[in-house]
Amino acid sequence: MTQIRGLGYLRVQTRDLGRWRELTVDALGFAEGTGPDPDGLYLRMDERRARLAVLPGDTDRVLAVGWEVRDQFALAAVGRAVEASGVAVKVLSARESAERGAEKVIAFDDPAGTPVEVFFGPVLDHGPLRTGLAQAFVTGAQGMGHVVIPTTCMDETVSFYAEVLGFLPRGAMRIGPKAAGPGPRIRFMGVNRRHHSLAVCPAPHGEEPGLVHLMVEVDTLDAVGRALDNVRRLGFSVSSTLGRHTNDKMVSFYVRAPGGWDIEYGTDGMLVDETCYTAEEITADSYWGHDWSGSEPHAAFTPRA
Ligand SMILES: Cc1ccc(O)c(O)c1CC[C@@H]1C(=O)CC[C@]2(C)C(=O)CC[C@@H]12
Ligand SMILES: [Fe+2]
Repeated sequence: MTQIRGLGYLRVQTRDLGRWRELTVDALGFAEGTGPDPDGLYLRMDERRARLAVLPGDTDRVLAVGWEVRDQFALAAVGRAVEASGVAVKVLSARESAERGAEKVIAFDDPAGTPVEVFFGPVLDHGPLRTGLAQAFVTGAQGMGHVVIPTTCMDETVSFYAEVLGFLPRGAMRIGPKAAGPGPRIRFMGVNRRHHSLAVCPAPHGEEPGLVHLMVEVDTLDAVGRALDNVRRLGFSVSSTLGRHTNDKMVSFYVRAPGGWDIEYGTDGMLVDETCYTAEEITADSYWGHDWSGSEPHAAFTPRA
Protein backbone atom coordinates (compact mmCIF):
# COMPACT_ATOMS: atom_id res chain seq x y z
CA MET A 1 0.00 0.00 0.00
CA THR A 2 1.49 3.25 -1.03
CA GLN A 3 1.83 5.98 1.56
CA ILE A 4 3.17 8.53 -0.88
CA ARG A 5 0.46 10.80 -2.29
CA GLY A 6 2.42 12.72 -4.89
CA LEU A 7 5.42 14.82 -5.82
CA GLY A 8 5.29 17.64 -3.30
CA TYR A 9 8.27 19.87 -3.98
CA LEU A 10 11.64 20.08 -5.64
CA ARG A 11 14.67 21.93 -4.26
CA VAL A 12 17.60 22.67 -6.52
CA GLN A 13 20.85 24.54 -6.20
CA THR A 14 22.29 26.77 -8.91
CA ARG A 15 25.17 29.08 -9.75
CA ASP A 16 22.91 31.20 -11.94
CA LEU A 17 19.85 32.37 -10.07
CA GLY A 18 19.20 35.24 -12.46
CA ARG A 19 18.84 32.90 -15.41
CA TRP A 20 16.65 30.55 -13.36
CA ARG A 21 14.31 33.47 -12.60
CA GLU A 22 14.12 34.38 -16.30
CA LEU A 23 13.27 30.81 -17.20
CA THR A 24 10.72 30.02 -14.51
CA VAL A 25 9.06 33.40 -13.91
CA ASP A 26 9.49 35.30 -17.18
CA ALA A 27 9.18 32.38 -19.61
CA LEU A 28 7.19 29.62 -17.89
CA GLY A 29 4.87 31.77 -15.77
CA PHE A 30 5.66 30.45 -12.30
CA ALA A 31 4.55 32.88 -9.58
CA GLU A 32 7.37 34.19 -7.43
CA GLY A 33 6.84 33.77 -3.72
CA THR A 34 9.04 34.41 -0.73
CA GLY A 35 10.98 32.10 1.56
CA PRO A 36 13.57 31.97 4.32
CA ASP A 37 16.65 32.59 2.15
CA PRO A 38 16.49 36.20 0.93
CA ASP A 39 18.62 35.20 -2.06
CA GLY A 40 16.52 32.13 -2.86
CA LEU A 41 13.96 31.84 -5.64
CA TYR A 42 10.70 30.42 -4.32
CA LEU A 43 8.25 29.45 -7.03
CA ARG A 44 4.55 28.94 -6.51
CA MET A 45 2.25 26.86 -8.68
CA ASP A 46 -0.73 26.74 -6.36
CA GLU A 47 -1.58 27.43 -2.74
CA ARG A 48 1.67 25.87 -1.51
CA ARG A 49 4.34 28.29 -0.37
CA ALA A 50 6.95 26.99 -2.80
CA ARG A 51 6.67 23.94 -5.04
CA LEU A 52 10.03 24.71 -6.61
CA ALA A 53 12.81 26.27 -4.55
CA VAL A 54 15.98 27.40 -6.36
CA LEU A 55 18.81 28.22 -3.98
CA PRO A 56 22.16 29.85 -4.67
CA GLY A 57 25.29 27.68 -4.50
CA ASP A 58 28.58 27.00 -6.23
CA THR A 59 27.36 23.96 -8.20
CA ASP A 60 24.19 23.09 -10.08
CA ARG A 61 22.48 20.07 -8.56
CA VAL A 62 19.27 18.72 -7.11
CA LEU A 63 19.07 19.24 -3.35
CA ALA A 64 15.91 17.24 -2.70
CA VAL A 65 13.00 15.53 -4.39
CA GLY A 66 10.16 15.98 -1.90
CA TRP A 67 7.39 13.35 -1.71
CA GLU A 68 4.22 14.04 0.22
CA VAL A 69 2.32 11.80 2.60
CA ARG A 70 -1.07 12.35 4.17
CA ASP A 71 -0.16 12.88 7.81
CA GLN A 72 2.32 12.28 10.63
CA PHE A 73 1.38 8.60 10.96
CA ALA A 74 1.98 7.93 7.29
CA LEU A 75 5.33 9.74 7.60
CA ALA A 76 6.32 7.51 10.54
CA ALA A 77 5.35 4.41 8.55
CA VAL A 78 7.47 5.49 5.58
CA GLY A 79 10.40 6.20 7.90
CA ARG A 80 10.13 2.71 9.42
CA ALA A 81 9.93 1.06 5.98
CA VAL A 82 13.00 2.91 4.73
CA GLU A 83 14.98 2.07 7.91
CA ALA A 84 13.90 -1.57 7.63
CA SER A 85 15.28 -1.67 4.08
CA GLY A 86 18.69 -0.77 5.51
CA VAL A 87 18.77 2.86 4.40
CA ALA A 88 19.65 5.50 7.01
CA VAL A 89 16.91 8.04 7.65
CA LYS A 90 17.53 11.54 8.99
CA VAL A 91 14.76 13.47 10.71
CA LEU A 92 15.11 17.13 9.80
CA SER A 93 15.06 19.77 12.51
CA ALA A 94 12.04 22.01 13.07
CA ARG A 95 13.98 24.84 11.40
CA GLU A 96 14.88 22.73 8.38
CA SER A 97 11.28 21.55 8.08
CA ALA A 98 10.00 25.12 8.28
CA GLU A 99 12.51 26.10 5.57
CA ARG A 100 10.81 23.56 3.33
CA GLY A 101 7.34 24.75 4.19
CA ALA A 102 6.34 21.50 5.89
CA GLU A 103 5.48 20.41 9.42
CA LYS A 104 7.89 17.48 9.43
CA VAL A 105 10.42 16.12 6.95
CA ILE A 106 12.58 12.99 6.80
CA ALA A 107 15.53 12.64 4.43
CA PHE A 108 17.47 9.77 2.90
CA ASP A 109 19.21 8.83 -0.36
CA ASP A 110 17.65 6.42 -2.84
CA PRO A 111 19.90 3.69 -4.35
CA ALA A 112 20.68 6.00 -7.28
CA GLY A 113 22.04 8.59 -4.86
CA THR A 114 19.12 11.00 -5.33
CA PRO A 115 18.54 13.07 -2.18
CA VAL A 116 14.95 12.18 -1.24
CA GLU A 117 12.73 13.87 1.33
CA VAL A 118 9.31 12.74 2.54
CA PHE A 119 7.10 15.23 4.34
CA PHE A 120 3.65 15.95 5.68
CA GLY A 121 1.84 19.14 6.55
CA PRO A 122 2.64 21.57 3.74
CA VAL A 123 2.34 25.22 4.77
CA LEU A 124 -0.06 27.18 2.59
CA ASP A 125 0.17 30.68 1.14
CA HIS A 126 -3.31 32.09 0.71
CA GLY A 127 -2.21 35.17 -1.18
CA PRO A 128 -3.43 35.50 -4.77
CA LEU A 129 -1.48 33.38 -7.25
CA ARG A 130 -0.39 35.57 -10.14
CA THR A 131 0.86 33.20 -12.83
CA GLY A 132 2.58 34.80 -15.79
CA LEU A 133 0.66 33.23 -18.68
CA ALA A 134 -2.82 33.39 -17.12
CA GLN A 135 -2.45 29.63 -16.77
CA ALA A 136 -3.29 27.32 -13.89
CA PHE A 137 -0.88 24.54 -12.98
CA VAL A 138 -2.41 21.07 -12.74
CA THR A 139 -1.48 19.95 -9.21
CA GLY A 140 -3.90 18.99 -6.41
CA ALA A 141 -4.47 15.25 -6.19
CA GLN A 142 -1.95 14.73 -9.00
CA GLY A 143 0.88 16.42 -7.14
CA MET A 144 3.36 18.92 -8.52
CA GLY A 145 4.24 16.95 -11.66
CA HIS A 146 6.88 14.32 -12.32
CA VAL A 147 10.63 13.90 -12.09
CA VAL A 148 12.91 11.62 -14.08
CA ILE A 149 16.02 10.51 -12.21
CA PRO A 150 19.15 8.89 -13.67
CA THR A 151 20.47 5.70 -12.11
CA THR A 152 23.43 3.40 -12.56
CA CYS A 153 21.63 0.63 -10.62
CA MET A 154 18.27 0.26 -12.30
CA ASP A 155 16.92 -2.87 -10.58
CA GLU A 156 17.82 -1.68 -7.09
CA THR A 157 16.34 1.75 -7.69
CA VAL A 158 13.06 0.48 -9.14
CA SER A 159 12.69 -2.11 -6.40
CA PHE A 160 13.33 0.55 -3.72
CA TYR A 161 10.59 2.83 -5.04
CA ALA A 162 8.15 -0.05 -5.60
CA GLU A 163 8.77 -2.31 -2.63
CA VAL A 164 9.90 0.16 0.04
CA LEU A 165 8.04 3.36 -0.90
CA GLY A 166 5.03 1.70 -2.56
CA PHE A 167 5.21 3.33 -5.99
CA LEU A 168 3.18 1.51 -8.66
CA PRO A 169 4.88 0.52 -11.92
CA ARG A 170 3.22 2.40 -14.78
CA GLY A 171 4.94 0.85 -17.78
CA ALA A 172 8.28 1.08 -19.52
CA MET A 173 10.06 1.90 -22.77
CA ARG A 174 13.30 0.65 -24.25
CA ILE A 175 15.83 3.42 -24.85
CA GLY A 176 19.06 3.70 -26.81
CA PRO A 177 19.75 3.42 -30.55
CA LYS A 178 17.50 0.78 -32.21
CA ALA A 179 20.46 -0.37 -34.33
CA ALA A 180 22.26 -1.46 -31.16
CA GLY A 181 19.52 -4.04 -30.45
CA PRO A 182 17.08 -4.07 -27.54
CA GLY A 183 18.30 -1.48 -25.05
CA PRO A 184 17.64 -1.02 -21.34
CA ARG A 185 14.23 0.26 -20.21
CA ILE A 186 13.19 3.55 -18.69
CA ARG A 187 10.51 2.70 -16.11
CA PHE A 188 7.57 4.93 -15.20
CA MET A 189 6.00 4.83 -11.73
CA GLY A 190 2.95 6.47 -10.21
CA VAL A 191 1.36 7.14 -6.84
CA ASN A 192 -1.85 8.88 -7.87
CA ARG A 193 -3.94 9.35 -11.02
CA ARG A 194 -1.08 11.13 -12.79
CA HIS A 195 0.35 8.51 -15.15
CA HIS A 196 3.82 8.87 -13.68
CA SER A 197 5.13 10.98 -10.82
CA LEU A 198 8.56 9.36 -11.25
CA ALA A 199 10.54 7.79 -14.06
CA VAL A 200 13.79 5.94 -13.47
CA CYS A 201 16.21 6.11 -16.37
CA PRO A 202 19.36 3.99 -16.85
CA ALA A 203 22.38 6.30 -17.20
CA PRO A 204 26.17 5.80 -17.37
CA HIS A 205 26.62 7.88 -14.22
CA GLY A 206 24.15 9.33 -11.80
CA GLU A 207 25.97 12.18 -10.09
CA GLU A 208 25.31 15.88 -10.60
CA PRO A 209 22.98 17.31 -11.57
CA GLY A 210 21.05 14.22 -10.41
CA LEU A 211 17.94 14.89 -12.43
CA VAL A 212 16.94 14.25 -16.05
CA HIS A 213 13.87 16.46 -15.99
CA LEU A 214 11.04 17.96 -13.97
CA MET A 215 7.63 17.99 -15.65
CA VAL A 216 4.99 20.55 -14.73
CA GLU A 217 1.52 20.54 -16.29
CA VAL A 218 -0.70 23.52 -17.15
CA ASP A 219 -4.37 23.71 -18.02
CA THR A 220 -4.28 24.96 -21.60
CA LEU A 221 -2.39 24.33 -24.82
CA ASP A 222 -2.24 28.09 -25.31
CA ALA A 223 -0.12 28.43 -22.16
CA VAL A 224 2.25 25.75 -23.46
CA GLY A 225 2.50 27.59 -26.78
CA ARG A 226 3.13 30.93 -25.09
CA ALA A 227 5.77 29.38 -22.85
CA LEU A 228 7.50 27.93 -25.92
CA ASP A 229 7.49 31.36 -27.60
CA ASN A 230 8.93 32.88 -24.40
CA VAL A 231 11.79 30.40 -23.95
CA ARG A 232 12.81 30.91 -27.59
CA ARG A 233 12.61 34.72 -27.27
CA LEU A 234 14.71 34.66 -24.09
CA GLY A 235 17.34 32.46 -25.72
CA PHE A 236 16.85 29.20 -23.81
CA SER A 237 17.79 25.96 -25.52
CA VAL A 238 14.77 23.86 -26.53
CA SER A 239 15.84 20.26 -25.84
CA SER A 240 12.78 18.74 -27.48
CA THR A 241 10.14 20.27 -29.71
CA LEU A 242 6.43 20.02 -28.96
CA GLY A 243 4.99 16.51 -29.13
CA ARG A 244 2.44 14.14 -27.61
CA HIS A 245 3.67 11.23 -25.45
CA THR A 246 2.23 7.77 -26.02
CA ASN A 247 1.91 6.77 -22.37
CA ASP A 248 0.55 9.75 -20.43
CA LYS A 249 -0.82 11.45 -23.61
CA MET A 250 0.80 14.73 -22.50
CA VAL A 251 1.49 17.42 -25.11
CA SER A 252 4.76 19.00 -24.02
CA PHE A 253 8.09 20.52 -24.91
CA TYR A 254 11.41 20.38 -23.00
CA VAL A 255 13.63 23.35 -22.22
CA ARG A 256 17.17 23.21 -20.85
CA ALA A 257 17.49 24.79 -17.43
CA PRO A 258 20.74 26.30 -16.14
CA GLY A 259 22.51 23.30 -14.63
CA GLY A 260 22.12 20.92 -17.52
CA TRP A 261 18.75 19.23 -17.03
CA ASP A 262 15.36 19.91 -18.55
CA ILE A 263 11.98 21.25 -17.56
CA GLU A 264 9.16 19.52 -19.44
CA TYR A 265 6.16 21.84 -19.80
CA GLY A 266 2.96 20.13 -20.83
CA THR A 267 -0.80 19.92 -20.91
CA ASP A 268 -3.63 17.40 -21.45
CA GLY A 269 -2.12 14.51 -19.46
CA MET A 270 -4.40 11.49 -18.98
CA LEU A 271 -5.84 10.27 -15.68
CA VAL A 272 -5.07 6.65 -14.76
CA ASP A 273 -7.94 4.45 -13.56
CA GLU A 274 -6.06 2.17 -11.16
CA THR A 275 -8.96 -0.36 -11.00
CA CYS A 276 -8.13 -1.56 -14.51
CA TYR A 277 -4.64 -0.23 -15.25
CA THR A 278 -1.86 -2.64 -16.17
CA ALA A 279 1.76 -1.63 -16.86
CA GLU A 280 2.32 -1.51 -20.63
CA GLU A 281 5.48 -1.21 -22.73
CA ILE A 282 5.45 1.66 -25.20
CA THR A 283 7.59 1.37 -28.35
CA ALA A 284 7.77 5.06 -29.24
CA ASP A 285 8.05 8.02 -26.90
CA SER A 286 5.54 10.07 -28.87
CA TYR A 287 2.69 9.95 -31.41
CA TRP A 288 4.14 13.02 -33.12
CA GLY A 289 6.76 15.67 -32.44
CA HIS A 290 9.30 15.54 -29.59
CA ASP A 291 12.29 16.02 -31.84
CA TRP A 292 15.33 15.78 -29.57
CA SER A 293 17.87 16.39 -32.35
CA GLY A 294 18.55 19.98 -31.22
CA SER A 295 19.18 18.95 -27.62
CA GLU A 296 22.38 19.96 -25.87
CA PRO A 297 24.06 16.94 -24.24
CA HIS A 298 22.73 16.04 -20.80
CA ALA A 299 25.38 15.64 -18.13
CA ALA A 300 24.00 12.29 -16.89
CA PHE A 301 24.25 10.75 -20.36
CA THR A 302 27.63 12.17 -21.32
CA PRO A 303 30.61 9.89 -20.65
CA ARG A 304 33.20 11.51 -18.42
CA ALA A 305 36.83 12.11 -19.26
C1 LIG B 1 8.89 8.58 -23.23
C2 LIG B 1 8.38 9.59 -22.25
C3 LIG B 1 7.06 9.48 -21.83
C4 LIG B 1 6.54 10.39 -20.91
C5 LIG B 1 7.34 11.39 -20.39
O1 LIG B 1 6.90 12.27 -19.51
C6 LIG B 1 8.66 11.49 -20.81
O2 LIG B 1 9.40 12.46 -20.28
C7 LIG B 1 9.20 10.61 -21.77
C8 LIG B 1 10.59 10.81 -22.26
C9 LIG B 1 11.64 10.28 -21.32
C10 LIG B 1 13.09 10.33 -21.78
C11 LIG B 1 13.86 11.44 -21.16
O3 LIG B 1 13.36 12.22 -20.45
C12 LIG B 1 15.32 11.55 -21.46
C13 LIG B 1 15.63 11.42 -22.92
C14 LIG B 1 14.92 10.23 -23.45
C15 LIG B 1 15.50 8.99 -22.82
C16 LIG B 1 14.99 10.01 -24.88
O4 LIG B 1 15.97 10.21 -25.56
C17 LIG B 1 13.68 9.46 -25.40
C18 LIG B 1 12.80 9.38 -24.18
C19 LIG B 1 13.41 10.39 -23.24
FE1 LIG C 1 8.51 13.46 -18.67
